[in-house]
Amino acid sequence: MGKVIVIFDKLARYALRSQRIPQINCSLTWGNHIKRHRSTGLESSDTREMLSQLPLFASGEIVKGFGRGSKELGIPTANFPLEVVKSLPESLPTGAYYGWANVDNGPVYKMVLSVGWNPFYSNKEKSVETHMLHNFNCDLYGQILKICIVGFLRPERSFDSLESLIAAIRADIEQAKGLLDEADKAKLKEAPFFTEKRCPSK
Ligand SMILES: Cc1cc2nc3c(=O)[nH]c(=O)nc-3n(C[C@H](O)[C@H](O)[C@H](O)COP(=O)(O)O)c2cc1C
Ligand SMILES: Nc1ncnc2c1ncn2[C@@H]1O[C@H](COP(=O)(O)OP(=O)(O)O)[C@@H](O)[C@H]1O
Repeated sequence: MGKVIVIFDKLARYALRSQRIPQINCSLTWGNHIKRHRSTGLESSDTREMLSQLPLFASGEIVKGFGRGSKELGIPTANFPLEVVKSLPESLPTGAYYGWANVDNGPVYKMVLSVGWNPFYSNKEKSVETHMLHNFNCDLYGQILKICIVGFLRPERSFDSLESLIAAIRADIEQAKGLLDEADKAKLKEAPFFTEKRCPSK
């Protein structure tokens, strides 16, 4: 098993280096992340298997959501269109994640990500929403968001109040900041994926 992981790891790194990633909404496994998710408390072996396959790369145009992120939460989240949401593995657990993101091949920023139905708002459609830890001072609709999902923080849940939801996301952000400074996660910021000019899925 160890050998298989190492070989897969090498192939994934080679594909990234030579920029021969077959499509942009793709996932790649880097074997050294394989043991990281024991503490999530998520029981299913499918779930653990899925999380062990992070990091996962995805990209797509930024589209409009419900407009609550900025107005109600003070935490804007850039939404992917439904086809990108559907292109992600179905077994990817719903919840809060952390990782790296950039817009139109610009600078790469730390990010937190929500995957799911936002039970606090009882959304009918699954969404994948990225909050970048950067002050853009403008909207980004129509631009291409690229993300690297590095790790899982917690399952999604409902809350008693808006304040509790905001506090939970703020805590996610603080946790993400620290985790992304760790050397093995920080190096993913340099993935060639973020600077590729061509969009292979088009
Ligand atoms: C890191 C992170 C964690 C989140 N966790 C939850 C959650 O546990 N439950 C929930 O209902 N919504 C959660 N949200 C989603 C917010 O409810 C969502 O961003 C908000 O509804 C804004 O949606 P909009 O982009 O459509 O305006 C989370 C968002 C982020 C960025
Ligand atoms: N730091 C940021 N992270 C994510 N989106 C941002 C950020 N700063 C500005 N934006 C913009 O704000 C939008 C998200 O705001 P939000 O109120 O959640 O609207 P929507 O519900 O349409 O996604 C993004 O689509 C993007 O255009």
